Amino acid sequence: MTYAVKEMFLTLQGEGVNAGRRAVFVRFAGCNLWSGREQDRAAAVCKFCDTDFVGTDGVGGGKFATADLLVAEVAGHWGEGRDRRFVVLTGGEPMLQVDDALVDALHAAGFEIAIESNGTLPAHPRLDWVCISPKAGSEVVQRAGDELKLVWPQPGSDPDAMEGWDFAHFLVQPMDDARGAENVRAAVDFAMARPKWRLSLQTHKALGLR
Ligand SMILES: C[S@@+](CC[C@H](N)C(=O)[O-])C[C@H]1O[C@@H](n2cnc3c(N)ncnc32)[C@H](O)[C@@H]1O
Ligand SMILES: Nc1nc2[nH]cc(C(=O)O)c2c(=O)[nH]1
Ligand code: SF4
Ligand SMILES: [Mg+2]
Repeated sequence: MTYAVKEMFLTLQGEGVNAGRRAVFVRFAGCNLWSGREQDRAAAVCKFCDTDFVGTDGVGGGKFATADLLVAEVAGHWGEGRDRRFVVLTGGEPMLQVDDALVDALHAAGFEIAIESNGTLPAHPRLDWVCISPKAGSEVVQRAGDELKLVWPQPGSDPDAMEGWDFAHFLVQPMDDARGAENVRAAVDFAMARPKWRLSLQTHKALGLR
């Protein structure tokens, strides 16, 4: 299996319960809910994506012919030390590419593995941290995991139904678009009205991190 990676970088996890944790990010190319082309955005299932995941031309990106070649690059980004190694698999939609060989090779290299997924494909069973972010108009099949992160406001999504899903943490994250502070207010109001949920902010953007 050849893995197509848009970019790879060492940073702090900006979002969710693991915010602030040192992590290597692997951004896989491609998504099943949007082509990534601006001319297709309005007709896509997912219309609010803040990420360029097209191609393999980003910093640290490329095509990796084997899991071991990809993991060697991840370990290189982490640097010295085997303690608390942490990798976040994102995209694009990582579950289009994550397989047994990659999960086993990352574990063998000492990494704890987190994923950021839209939940329309089953998450790999041996991941250490599963974050699912549902998109209105898509069918979420992965209804269990560590955190559910709902981008808000999202007309057509059903938070009441999501509360019945099997997640350890429920998070609401303001949609980053032209409405800016209005969306932050809506997410704050959401968390104030629903004690099961807590606010997640995209701290990397505020801090100027990748
Ligand atoms: C770019 S996505 C990649 C992973 C996967 N495709 C997904 O959607 O979960 C990473 C995270 O960013 C969130 N996200 C994308 N666009 C956003 C935006 N405009 N504002 C806030 N969060 C956004 C997604 O919901 C997801 O939790
Ligand atoms: N620092 C940082 N944290 C993140 N958490 C989720 C991200 C993503 O795009 O999946 C992301 C990202 O792109 N950068
Ligand atoms: S599902 Fe994730 S990667 Fe795909 S378009 Fe939506 S936010 Fe972007
Ligand atoms: Mg991001």
